[in-house]
Amino acid sequence: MDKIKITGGVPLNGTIRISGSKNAALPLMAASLLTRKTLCLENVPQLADIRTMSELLGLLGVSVEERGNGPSGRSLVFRADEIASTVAPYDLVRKMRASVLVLGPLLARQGHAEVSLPGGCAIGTRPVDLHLGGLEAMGAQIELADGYIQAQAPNGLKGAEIIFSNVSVGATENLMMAAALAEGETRLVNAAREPEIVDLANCLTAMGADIEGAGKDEITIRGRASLAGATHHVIPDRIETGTFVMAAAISDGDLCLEGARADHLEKPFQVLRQAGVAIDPVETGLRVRRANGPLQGADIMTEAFPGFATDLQAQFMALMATAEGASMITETIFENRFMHVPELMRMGADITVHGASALVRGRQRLKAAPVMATDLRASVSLVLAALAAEGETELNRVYHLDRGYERIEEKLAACGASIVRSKESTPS
Ligand SMILES: CC(=O)N[C@H]1[C@@H](OP(=O)(O)OP(=O)(O)OC[C@H]2O[C@@H](n3ccc(=O)[nH]c3=O)[C@H](O)[C@@H]2O)O[C@H](CO)[C@@H](O)[C@@H]1O
Ligand SMILES: C=C(OP(=O)(O)O)C(=O)O
Repeated sequence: MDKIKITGGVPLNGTIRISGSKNAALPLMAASLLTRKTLCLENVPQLADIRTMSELLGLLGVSVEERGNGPSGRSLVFRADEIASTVAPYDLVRKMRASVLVLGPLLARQGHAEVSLPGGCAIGTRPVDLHLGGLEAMGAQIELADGYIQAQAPNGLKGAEIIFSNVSVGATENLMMAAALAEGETRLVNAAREPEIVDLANCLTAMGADIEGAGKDEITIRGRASLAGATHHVIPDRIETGTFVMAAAISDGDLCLEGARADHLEKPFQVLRQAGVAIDPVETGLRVRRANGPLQGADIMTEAFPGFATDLQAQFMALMATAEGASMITETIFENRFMHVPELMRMGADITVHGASALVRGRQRLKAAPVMATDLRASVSLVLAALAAEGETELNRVYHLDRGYERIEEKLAACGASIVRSKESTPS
């Protein structure tokens, strides 16, 4: 198991290119199941989750080919002439919950699918009832047996009005893909509005789908008998962008984030500016540094887009741990997304958790400590804390980080960070 060692106190200076979005690329890859034609995705990041999704698609009969790293980033080319299997096995689904996104496309194209129930994860129980309820409203028969979702649509999927009781990114994506090949019109009400939903809708539209309203809370999809191929450029990763904005701020550095899009981060940037971070558009992306002097405490509450993203909450907590004054951080999306708190406290952070809220009292300086990554964003919050801490922090279980951050040590080291990865020696 790899470890990362970071010696803090070095301001980051330089340029970081923002990678393609993991959370946009994963559903786009699943969309390749909807057509016999070639789907080419440009700007796909090199990440463990992308490899897992490629492996799963390969098992289902999709050929996946890599086409070099051009000016449009790395391209992956998918072709699903024939679906070889409709089973998404536990071994892959347990590694990555987004595997459940093959359910809608498989069911729409093949009329049946068996997908392992993803189960909970470190951040919460994460049920899939909204995915399943929506597919049932479209005529699917679903049973849960032996840990699997067993779904049949012997007469094909039919358009329906689906009113979500909760906003769900994954359910909106799964149902939008299923509806693109269903008979008739589907209306998704109380749909997620995240930029990744819009990116998926843009790609499906390029494949010939008829979709209106993506990015709003009501999406209408008129199903087609078949979809064509397309070439699509994946949007930049807004969570990676927000993370590096906070890396510049916590280290008191000055970074240019190439290819970053401010329009996907309006709410987080509003709060970060209030906390004393200067974020300015430049020709190639965004320039980030402290506006003037120390950071100030600011309050956030996580919400579905366009609110403050839960995927940036842990990083914001690390930042606030070094700000002047207090901050109240409230997590409303996942019931167990404070796993980074005890680890940040091991580095000297002053944090008190009351239910879904954490009161952070800023400290001038954090101190290095051995810490353990528990999930993807918790891991990167510890990297941020380590960049500002006195001494050498050792971060264990960095495989979580590799799920979502492309070449993170390389990117940070190129801007001056003292960061090295080492293989953990196996005990003799
Ligand atoms: C691969 C990907 O894109 N992952 C993102 C996606 O996850 P994911 O799509 O899994 O998250 P959802 O938007 O579905 O979850 C939001 C909330 O709805 C609940 N829920 C969801 C589905 C369901 O059937 N029933 C139900 O109750 C969840 O438990 C959670 O409390 O959106 C999350 C919320 O922005 C992000 O943190 C994840 O990084
Ligand atoms: C929670 C995340 O991913 P996933 O939904 O794949 O677990 C994330 O990207 O922060």
